[in-house]
Formats: sequence, structure tokens, C-alpha cells
Amino acid sequence: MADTLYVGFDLSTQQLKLTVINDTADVVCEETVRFTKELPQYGTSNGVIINGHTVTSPTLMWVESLDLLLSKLSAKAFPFHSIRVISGAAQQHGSVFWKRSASQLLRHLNPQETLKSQLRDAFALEQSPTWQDSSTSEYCQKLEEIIGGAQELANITGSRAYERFTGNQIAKIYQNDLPTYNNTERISVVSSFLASLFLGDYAPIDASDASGMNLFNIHSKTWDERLLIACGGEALREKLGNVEVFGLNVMGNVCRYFVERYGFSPDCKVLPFMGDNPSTLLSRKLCPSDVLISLGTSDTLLLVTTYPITTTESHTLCHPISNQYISMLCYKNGSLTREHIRDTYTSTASWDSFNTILRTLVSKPDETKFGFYFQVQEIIPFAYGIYRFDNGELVDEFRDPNYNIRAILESQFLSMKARSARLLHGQRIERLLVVGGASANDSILQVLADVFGVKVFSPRDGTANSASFGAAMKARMMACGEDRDEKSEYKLVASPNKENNKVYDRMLSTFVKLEERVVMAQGPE
Ligand SMILES: Nc1ncnc2c1ncn2[C@@H]1O[C@H](COP(=O)(O)OP(=O)(O)O)[C@@H](O)[C@H]1O
Ligand SMILES: O=C(CO)[C@@H](O)[C@H](O)COP(=O)(O)O
Repeated sequence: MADTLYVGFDLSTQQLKLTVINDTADVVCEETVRFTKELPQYGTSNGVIINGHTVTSPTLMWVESLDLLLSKLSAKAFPFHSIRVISGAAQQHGSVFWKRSASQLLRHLNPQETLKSQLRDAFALEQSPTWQDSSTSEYCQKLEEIIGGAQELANITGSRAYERFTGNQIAKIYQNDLPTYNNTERISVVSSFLASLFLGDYAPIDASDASGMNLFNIHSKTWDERLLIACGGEALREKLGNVEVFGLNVMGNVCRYFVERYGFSPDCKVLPFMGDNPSTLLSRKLCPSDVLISLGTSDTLLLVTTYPITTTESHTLCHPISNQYISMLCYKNGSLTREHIRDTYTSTASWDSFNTILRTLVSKPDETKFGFYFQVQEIIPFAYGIYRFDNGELVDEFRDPNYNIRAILESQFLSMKARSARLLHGQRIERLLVVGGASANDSILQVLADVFGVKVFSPRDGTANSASFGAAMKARMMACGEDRDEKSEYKLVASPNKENNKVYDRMLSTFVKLEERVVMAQGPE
């Protein structure tokens, strides 16, 4: 491996991932640390600790996972000195509260000791709020009231107030735990936290990730004073630091810790780290009529627009390396809820059994049956619980319970179809490009093709690690420019079945009505 190398990290919900590519954008190495399995001492389940609506991850677990990942590479004699540029991605919205004086700890990291032992006392909050948290409804309501409503807030920041968005998480600490807030020197989002470790100093928040905070004006690309005051008072601006609006600007070189402990070159450049969804977009070259769908822990739908389209159920993010914008739909009940249904309705709890049932026992859509699977509090719609409808009647279970396996896919994809149509204003989708863990499953992608009536493609190189790959591609872009041919990057994995597509077209309006019924049925907290 004598090439020049470009590295991308992804600190996602369940794992820390790394992708290394060379000058010709070939993946030469991938590595992962799975939090729950490999760092069990932190007591997480699927990477998080759930306490009612509060969902956190131990900040020190993330710190330790970085040394663990790099020591795995060391054990393989990985040529760290060949890395020219690094960048990274992370779950959006989550936050890290650095204690007063933590910057001194970061600036003096000793290569002889682990990051964990040196940063043990660096955090004002030991548990970082994550994107799965939904405990801040009262602060969301207040923020929308102050600004003049949900749409008004969306017009400024790209999104209405969402529980997981960093500004509302900060408001919760500011209102309930002032000593901790006052003891906080810097608030990073998860991506800028990881970048800070590499820089040995606080890294700025990248504009695409700042767009997921309910604090940032996506037009002027600056913090909004009224929102800062509402969420964290006069002190918040200083605690957040600057925003980096252009993702190809070099923030600095890797700090001495990584040079001396692992053998990184002292000239290795660090680019801003981004949210995982913007990074996923950079992993692939898109045509204007392409829509990208990521089926990971969360499910997301992403499209690039030249101007911001703001609605109260989508998110608009600044594009990390251009003046364009990203429109995004995000669902919390993604892969983990599919796993739950798989484990409940298959005898072997395997994707193979799930697919066999889908292809043989419930191989056709049934327009009389609908299921809604909000095992955890959903984002769109804001709903919780599992609901099944047969011929318009709410039922406890389908007569053939196998139908749950088809229904969970159908409802997710019908929701994406109905909501993306509102963002596309009649523009036709030419291709659906699918990435993320579940993109390996062709049977799931067939249902997606049938619901949308559009051909589905997935990456030819098969990498499921799109966010870390996108970050590595950004690192490479800094050195080599943008030179990809989008045509060769994808393989066709599913073409729509016309009959099934007609059924799904008929089902769409009933789906929307039943979803409204589910939302109406939600009781008060
Ligand atoms: N063959 C498969 N079919 C469906 N889902 C799968 C398959 N393989 C992996 N997955 C799902 O992918 C998820 C992880 O996706 P990934 O994109 O790596 O997650 P993250 O959002 O943490 O980056 C797992 O929770 C798993 O359920
Ligand atoms: O909340 C969002 C986007 O708004 C999520 O998409 C997170 O960014 C989590 O990412 P994964 O762990 O699923 O990759």
C-alpha cells in the first residue's frame, strides 16, 4: 500500500467506521469498532443508553473507540504516514459538552497515554445527547412560539423545531442544569468533536451540520442571534465557536498525538468533519433527477436543490462544499425496527428468512392491508406505537402475520414517496440510489422500486459505509479535484414491477389518510 491515501471516518449510532481510498478512489481499507459489542463496559444497547425519551451515548466511549480503531490498523501495519488528508462524518444533531479548560487537555495530548485516560475529565456532561433523543418537546414548542411558528423557524433554519436538534438539547441543559451549562467551555456536535481530537483543538462546526441545530440561518450562513439567546442565553455564541462554511478548507494538520503514537505524517491535513447525511451525498455523484436513499440505523431520503425548499416535515441543510442545499426526510424507525419485525416474525431471526417470506408467502401487495411501525417515537409523523389496518379497520394482528414483513417496508416507502413528491413539485425521479446497511438486501429494494415505480441502483463497489466513504472522497477531492464519472458508479438492482406499482399508486391516498388517523390517536404525553 505505497499509494497516497485519503481517510474518512464516520462516528454513527452503532459504530465508528473508517474508509481509506487511494488516488484513483479505490477503497483500500475499511475498519469498524462496534460500540455495544467491542466496548461492553459502557453498557450501551445498539450504541446508546435509553432512559424514557432521553437517549444518550457515553462521550468517553466515543473517545476510546478512536484509539481502538487506530490500534486495529496498527496491528495490521497500516501505513499511516501515507495519509495525506483526513475528513469525517458523524450522526447529526448529537452534542458534546466540553468542560472549562478542556481545550488545554486537547492541546497537550501526550502520545504515551491513551486519549481516554487524558480526556476522562474533559466533559461537563458524561452522556452525550444523541439524534435518537426525543425529550425536549417543551423547548421545541417554546422556540417555535418565540420565532412565530413552525414554518417561520423552518424558513430561517431549514427545519421546524425538532427534539433531537442541538439547540433544543442545549436549551434543556441551560434550563435544568445551569451549573453544568456554566461549566461548559465549548459545545461541539459529534462531527466537530471527532475533528477536535485530530486537531488537538476545538474544531469549527461545519455549515451542513450547523443546519441541524435550529440555531443557524441557512441563508446568511451565520448563527441567528434570537435563537442563540432563546436556547442558551448570551453565553451560547462563545460556547459554539465559529462555523466553517466551506468543507474543503483545511482546518490544520493532525496533532502530535497521532503523529507520534500511530505514525501519521505531520503534514497530514484535517478538513472539516460533516453530518453523516451530507457526507453520504458526497459519496456519490448525482444527476439532478436522482434521489438518494440511505437505509441505515435511520432511514433518510436526500436530494440536492439549488435553492432552499423549507417545509415543516423536511429538513433543509446547507450543502457542505457548494452553494446548493440538501432537502432531507429522516425516519427514526429504520433498520432497528426492521430487525425487530424480522426477529418477531421469522423463526431464524435472519435476513434470509425475512427475504424468503417476502418473496414466497407475501409476494404481492395487498391494498386492503397497512401497517405503521413506530417502535420508537417517530420524527415524521410525530407518532409512537404499532398499528395495523385491515380493510380500514384497526386490528391487533393481520390474519396472516407474515404480512408484517411486507407492510413495514411498504409503509416506509409510501411515506417517502408521498413526502418527496411535496419536495419535488412534479419533477420526475429518474433513479433511486440506495446506500446504507439495508441496501445489501435486494428483496427490500424490489419493494422500493415497486412503490416508487422507478429503477433502483446501489453502489457498484458495494460499500455500505457511505458516510465514511463520502468523507474520504471529500478528502481526496481536496487533492485531486472532482473527476468522477457517475455512470460507472452504480449497478441496477431492481426494476419496478408494473402491476405492483399500480397497486401502490392506488394505496397512496389511503396510506396518507390512515397515517392521519394514527397521528390523531396519539394521546397527550
Ligand atoms: N441484508 C440486510 N438486510 C436488511 N438490513 C440489513 C442487512 N444488512 C445489514 N442491515 C442493517 O443495516 C444496519 C446498519 O446500517 P449502517 O448503514 O451500517 O448503519 P449506521 O446508520 O450506523 O451507519 C443494521 O442495523 C442492520 O439491521
Ligand atoms: O437524525 C438524523 C438526521 O437528521 C440521523 O440520520 C442521524 O444523522 C443518525 O445517523 P445514523 O446513525 O443512522 O447514520
